[in-house]
Amino acid sequence: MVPNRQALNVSMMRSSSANNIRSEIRSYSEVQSVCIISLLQQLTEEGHFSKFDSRRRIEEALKDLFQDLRAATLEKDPELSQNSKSSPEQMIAGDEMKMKPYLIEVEYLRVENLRTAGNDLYAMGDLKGAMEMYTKCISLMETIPDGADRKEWRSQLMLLAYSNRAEAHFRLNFLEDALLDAEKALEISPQHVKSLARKGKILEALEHYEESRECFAAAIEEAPRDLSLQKALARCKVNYQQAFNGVFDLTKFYMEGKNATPPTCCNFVGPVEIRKSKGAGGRGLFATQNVKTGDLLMVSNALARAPDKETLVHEVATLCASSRRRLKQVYSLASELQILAEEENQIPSMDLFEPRSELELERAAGIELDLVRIHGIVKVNAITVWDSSPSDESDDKDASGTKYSALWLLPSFMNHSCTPNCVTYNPGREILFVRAGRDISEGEELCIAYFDILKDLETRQLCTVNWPFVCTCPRCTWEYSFPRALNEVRQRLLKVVSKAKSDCLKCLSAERPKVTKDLTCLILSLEKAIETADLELKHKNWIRGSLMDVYLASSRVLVALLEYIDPASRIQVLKVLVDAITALGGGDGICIEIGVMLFEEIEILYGRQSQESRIAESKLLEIFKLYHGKLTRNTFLALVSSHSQSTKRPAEFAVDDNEVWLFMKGLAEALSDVESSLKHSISDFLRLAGDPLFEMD
Ligand SMILES: C[S@@+](CC[C@H](N)C(=O)[O-])C[C@H]1O[C@@H](n2cnc3c(N)ncnc32)[C@H](O)[C@@H]1O
Repeated sequence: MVPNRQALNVSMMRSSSANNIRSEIRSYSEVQSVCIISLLQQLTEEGHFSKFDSRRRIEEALKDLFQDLRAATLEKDPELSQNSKSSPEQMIAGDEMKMKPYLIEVEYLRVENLRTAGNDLYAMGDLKGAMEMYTKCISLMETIPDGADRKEWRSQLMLLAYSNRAEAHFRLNFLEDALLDAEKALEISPQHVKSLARKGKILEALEHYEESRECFAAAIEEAPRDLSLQKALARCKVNYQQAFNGVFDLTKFYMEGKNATPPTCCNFVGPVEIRKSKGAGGRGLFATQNVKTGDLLMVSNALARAPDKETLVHEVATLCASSRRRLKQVYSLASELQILAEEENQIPSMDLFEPRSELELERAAGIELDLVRIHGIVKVNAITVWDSSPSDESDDKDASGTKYSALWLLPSFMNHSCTPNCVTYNPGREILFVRAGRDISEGEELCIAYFDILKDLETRQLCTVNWPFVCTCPRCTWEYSFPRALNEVRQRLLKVVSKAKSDCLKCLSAERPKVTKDLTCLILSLEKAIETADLELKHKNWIRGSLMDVYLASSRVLVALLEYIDPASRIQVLKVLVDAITALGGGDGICIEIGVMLFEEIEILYGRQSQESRIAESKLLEIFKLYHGKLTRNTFLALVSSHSQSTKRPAEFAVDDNEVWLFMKGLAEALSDVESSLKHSISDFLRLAGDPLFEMD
């Protein structure tokens, strides 16, 4: 009998010296030794040892062994010696009948060693190497005749090879191939716990939540005490609720405050559909039913994330190379070249993005990638994000987090608007929640803001230079109709601000209350002029949005000078800001900052139980709803307190009091100079904006 793998102990040989190998092999008969040498030679040729040990050492050991063996064989076994020439293969060929069973044993040993070599490579993190070893192991096994005495051993080996390759495929993101392997393993042994768990996990990643639950449940029947399986089964229930019912409970995350680790979330596709866009270019995303403010429209995990767009192109390409479905998803997105050539893009089926009910495997084999196309797709659709999540370990951090680029799939079909009806929220981990920013009717196009829209027309136009389009949303179209008038008002206000800066001369603390009051008056009179103008509410809010830098600069100064300002006036200013920003779609979370500030000011001024506080609370709840949906009171209060820390005195406000004071004083002086002409330009502009001739939509 040829020594089995244990006796041969190839792994021991890998680490032992050539002498150890020699003495180990000398203890076997000549025929056994021939087989072992043959095995070792083949293993060496296949490169098994090169990764673990000095290849030369093994080869030298083999050479010596072979010399020894030949001498011994010639001496002891004339029959074999007659046939023996110069290599084990030739010796084997010379006595095929006698050697055949041993040769099969050698093959079995090779198969087994390929599998263990695969395991070793896997343990070393070489997933590709491991996958290749398992593949060689499986193909070699298929060529070996099926001896009756070896049936069980054989199926055990195939089971492990398939099951392990499933894991390697899974980790390499070859999900479809991983699933096929797990299924092959389960054909051999339907109750194999590891393979059931692996299949469950692969199906989970492929968004087949129902089947994934079945696999974990079957695995638990075999191993009822396995805690990881129980955890996985519990996760399946959550997955199902998230992916099919859009129920996401982030309470724990919100309650834990700023440093909490974001939870994992499934993709969810709500009442949305890709259709041809009427307003913007190409396709867009549309509501398939009426939705209310704060309703969840979709949740999307980024396909890939990278520190910069170039790296992202390669990440995306690697993912596409491993899955035909992913390639189809990515290729359905618009590319820069297509947009520039004004090529009509197809409307992809929503099935491509929805969690699946039918299992259709589309393997990656033979995929040819067009890197130029992927580059163009990333250029148009990738988003640069700041991540401040604590789990991120990158060194490239500053106070506000890490900058990275990411590509989302379905959200990439949303066009931009400077008056968006949807709000996005990213809790971290590249998960994007998209909610209705206001009530939306069935058939309405869903738009988000690609950049900060609390800016004037000119600045917004500059923001789109990175995209191949000029925004023609209703707000831009309206503002185009009086290109100079609004800008003139804004320029005048900004002139006041910059003159104030240069006029900062001396500081008399007795004058502080007056100057702060002047600034409050400026904002309130600007607001009064807008409020009383004969304009639609949406137009008033668009004007406020375009003058937001003036509002914000002033409100920041007011916050920095808390002790000098009349709280009732400050509350009035903050209310104006909150209403305008909410109407403009939330503005990158700044609405929450100011909303929390307002809520706390009102509580301090009027008391927690006051009517004013209750109104402010329900207003703030409405703002939170845009980002987080409906909240319990406890979660609401936790969120208020986590935002409160950041709004009390944010870095931008933490300027030297004296400096702020000087700025304020200069502002007041400058203001009195230009006050009357400023008033004129505001009223001129408002008259112009209210002229029915300029009503565009
Ligand atoms: C992320 S894609 C949005 C989906 C795209 N419309 C499509 O057909 O796949 C971004 C591209 O859509 C177009 N786009 C987005 N918002 C637009 C807008 N407000 N006006 C005109 N084109 C817009 C531009 O071509 C832009 O480069």
